Amino acid sequence: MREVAIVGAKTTEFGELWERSLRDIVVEAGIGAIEDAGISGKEIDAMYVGNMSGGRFVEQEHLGALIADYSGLARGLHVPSTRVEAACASGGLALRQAIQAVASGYSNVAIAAGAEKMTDISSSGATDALSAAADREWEGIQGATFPGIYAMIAKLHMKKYGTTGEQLAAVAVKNHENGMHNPIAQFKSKITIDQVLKSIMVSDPLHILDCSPVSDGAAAVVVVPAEDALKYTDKPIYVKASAQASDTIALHDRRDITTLDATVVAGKRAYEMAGLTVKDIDFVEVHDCFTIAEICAIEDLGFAEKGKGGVVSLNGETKLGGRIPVNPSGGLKSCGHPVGATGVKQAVEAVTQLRGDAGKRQVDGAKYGMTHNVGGSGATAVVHIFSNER
Ligand SMILES: CC(=O)SCCNC(=O)CCNC(=O)[C@H](O)C(C)(C)COP(=O)(O)OP(=O)(O)OC[C@H]1O[C@@H](n2cnc3c(N)ncnc32)[C@H](O)[C@@H]1OP(=O)(O)O
Repeated sequence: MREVAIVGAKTTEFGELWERSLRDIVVEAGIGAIEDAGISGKEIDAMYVGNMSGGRFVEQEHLGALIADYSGLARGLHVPSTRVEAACASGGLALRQAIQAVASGYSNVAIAAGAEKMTDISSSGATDALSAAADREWEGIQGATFPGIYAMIAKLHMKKYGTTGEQLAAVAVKNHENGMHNPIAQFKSKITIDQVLKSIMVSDPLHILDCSPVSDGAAAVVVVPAEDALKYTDKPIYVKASAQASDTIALHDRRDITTLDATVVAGKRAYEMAGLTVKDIDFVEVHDCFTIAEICAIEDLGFAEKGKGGVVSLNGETKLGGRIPVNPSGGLKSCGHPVGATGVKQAVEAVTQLRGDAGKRQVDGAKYGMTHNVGGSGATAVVHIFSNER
């Protein structure tokens, strides 16, 4: 296997992008990443497009071909382009496919893109489309939505470990604080713990401000062999680990719903592959689709003792400048969560941080960054570790 690096990265803004279509936003992100890398389209020999549900959100399937066509990589060039689907982890998995293609020698310049256009259908339509990421027979058809599923996780976490609503709210407050400094974020507003606790209840104990929103957006990165990276940029970001794990899709089959075993295993595989420990990581972008998800993620990846994720969130250890900055981008909560795009957007944030280009949300002196992308309630987890040193 060859070492791999990212040499170009770009996201569109995230939010309600009603004036742009799905194809518009992927092409915008893809061209942006290509320009950032300073490569020509002719050099690209593979593309992977993470997308959860183009069919249900905008009635468009066959995404790989569509995006190759509209980005100019199909006509004349005939670049192979593949759609990758793993629910909300589709983007992270598309990136992993691009990394594997380049690492194995099958490809020399691969693009990993992620995109979702979720606001073109009604809110209830979006909720129903998202619930297809759960077990349709045992959960979706029974009426379980993702806010409902994560609310069950939160309830048990509160019962077992004494986690409080205030601790959950602290996650949202911190992510909104970070997102205020991120130009692509959907919500750039400051919020308080009191506002979170008084916001409308979606699924007890999760208020609307504990939830990631429904969003549109796209992101893309360019992946090349590490040995070629300096040809394209003087700030390549090296991929130190790419790991994935699966678990039962339905929550009721899990050993303990307050721990996402797929995250634990993907995290262990990533640390092992990179030859690093949790202490080496300078910042982490975790999958905070709901505030409880960030609390579980930092425990499952080793940044907090089991049961103490809420405590470290409330006492400020996960803030910028704290012991371990979590979601310096603003996370899914503040940036938005266009599901297929999120995993690639997390990588774009890691690249931006490790290049030292994150402005007011910069993690000073960052050398190693981790990203963590989850599909469903934890049936798929994808963890990457990046560094600005080879
Ligand atoms: C593994 C995984 O990733 S699973 C996660 C997959 N994603 C999800 O499940 C999405 C979860 N979120 C949601 O379903 C929705 O955002 C909900 C249910 C929380 C809210 O949806 P709705 O009730 O339809 O809200 P609606 O779109 O009407 O918005 C009402 C207002 O609240 C705001 N708003 C909506 N959602 C959020 C949010 N999550 N955070 C902050 N503000 C929000 C809107 O901007 C709007 O503000 P405005 O009146 O000033 O324009």
